[in-house]
Amino acid sequence: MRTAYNVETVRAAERELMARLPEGALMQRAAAGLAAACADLLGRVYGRRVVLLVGSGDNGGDALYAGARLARRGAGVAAVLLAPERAHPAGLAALRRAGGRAVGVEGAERLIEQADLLLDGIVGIGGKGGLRPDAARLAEAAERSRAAVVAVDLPSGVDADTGEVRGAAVRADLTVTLGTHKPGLLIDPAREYAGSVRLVDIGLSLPPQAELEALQHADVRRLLPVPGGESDKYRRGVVGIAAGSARYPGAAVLAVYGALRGGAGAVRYVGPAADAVIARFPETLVSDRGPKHAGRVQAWVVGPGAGDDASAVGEVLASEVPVLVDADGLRLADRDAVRARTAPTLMTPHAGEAAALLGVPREEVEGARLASARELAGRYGATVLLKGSTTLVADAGGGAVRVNPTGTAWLATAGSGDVLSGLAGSLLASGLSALDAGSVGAYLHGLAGRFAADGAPVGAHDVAEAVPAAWRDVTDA
Ligand SMILES: NC(=O)C1=CN([C@@H]2O[C@H](COP(=O)(O)OP(=O)(O)OC[C@H]3O[C@@H](n4cnc5c(N)ncnc54)[C@H](O)[C@@H]3O)[C@@H](O)[C@H]2O)[C@@H](O)CC1
Ligand SMILES: [K+]
Repeated sequence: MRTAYNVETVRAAERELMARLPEGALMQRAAAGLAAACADLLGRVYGRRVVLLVGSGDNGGDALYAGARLARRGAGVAAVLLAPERAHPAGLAALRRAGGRAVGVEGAERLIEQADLLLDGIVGIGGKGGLRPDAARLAEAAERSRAAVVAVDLPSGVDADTGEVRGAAVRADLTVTLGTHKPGLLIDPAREYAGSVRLVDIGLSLPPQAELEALQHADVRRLLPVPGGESDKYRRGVVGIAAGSARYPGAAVLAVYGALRGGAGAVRYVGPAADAVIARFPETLVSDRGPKHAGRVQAWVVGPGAGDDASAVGEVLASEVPVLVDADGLRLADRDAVRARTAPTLMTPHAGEAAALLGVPREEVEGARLASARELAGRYGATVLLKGSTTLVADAGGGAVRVNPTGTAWLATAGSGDVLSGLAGSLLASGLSALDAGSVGAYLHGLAGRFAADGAPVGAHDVAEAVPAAWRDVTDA
């Protein structure tokens, strides 16, 4: 499991560790890790032009000490100081002793343009609000430069805790994050600014509960349902799909497709698209009598392509099994009915649907995804899976939010959400908690999207088709 902690927790862990170590020891650990990452990126250090962008806090101090290490290995190192009188004094002295030089912001453009590598130490976890104008100018110059850009701890200008980006921010090729990942490095829009992320262990002891968790193959492998010798189709779980309409029969087909590949022993379909479903998937159990009379299921999926069928949504919400609500179902679900449920509810909105439920503009949800997912989960007393390039899954009771690391932009294709609903619903029926079903479903779906796309456009049915390959990739690893 990859974990991320917010700034307050990082600060507390740092204080505790610094009290036990000689002064400056932590910064030296950080600088050593940074210099090693820069050296790896450069291949050869000797003779390379390295420019440090240095703010007045410890983030700048890290950059100066790392620069000193690179200078000792023969790089030509120049530090651009945003506030020369407030730059980390010991770091600056170390850089000078190693043969590096320091300049002010005037004339920085040319240096930045000619650099092989830029080390962004403008601001780290001490950043407040958008970058100040002189810092923003450096970030923009860095973006124009052909140099590789390495961010110290975080790309300057992104919010460490929320992933929000207000105004200019440094776009890094690599972010060397210190002690732990920060939530912003894993959530869009900030994640896109971070490039690849390398964690340097500086010895922090962090509490068991993180702010954010990202599942890895090994975690997913542990969570995936595996049929035992005693299993039959009912023990493996039956998932009910109440989806599709005369207008949108395809949504039903795709949700069933996802469900058939999600581990449940059988898929029951209820709704007006039964003919289309049976024609494509003869193994589906179909019924036209509405969810209440459809027979036993261990979980329901309701909503994809449902049009205005509020009664199916109401019947499903009144059931006592776990329920996944998606698409039209989100609009039709009565909030009190969701709150009154005793079995788990998993809601799966994209940003537009979440914005409608929260009564805010879509951009507000996209800019503050973590807060939006938590808020929605709290309001509905449900688990919320907020879809997007970094899908988040938040439980109502707080706890760590899961962020999905496998997403790909190719998944932004019509019907892809219907496949995810079926897949996650199937995992719910197999007995996973709403948080696990949502995050494991998103993980497999993202991986399947990558496999199916392989760098080219795909349709939603290709994604469903690739789910078994994703499953095998996880279990064989
Ligand atoms: N505390 C520790 O033990 C360690 C801290 N480390 C480094 O220290 C950093 C945190 O250092 P600080 O607490 O000094 O804070 P930062 O260096 O992240 O930021 C504070 C400085 O940035 C300026 N600033 C804040 N918002 C700004 C904005 N919007 N635009 C431009 N400038 C802005 C402030 O005026 C202040 O000078 C970490 O990110 C990490 O890089 C590492 O050395 C590891 C150990
Ligand atoms: K930085």
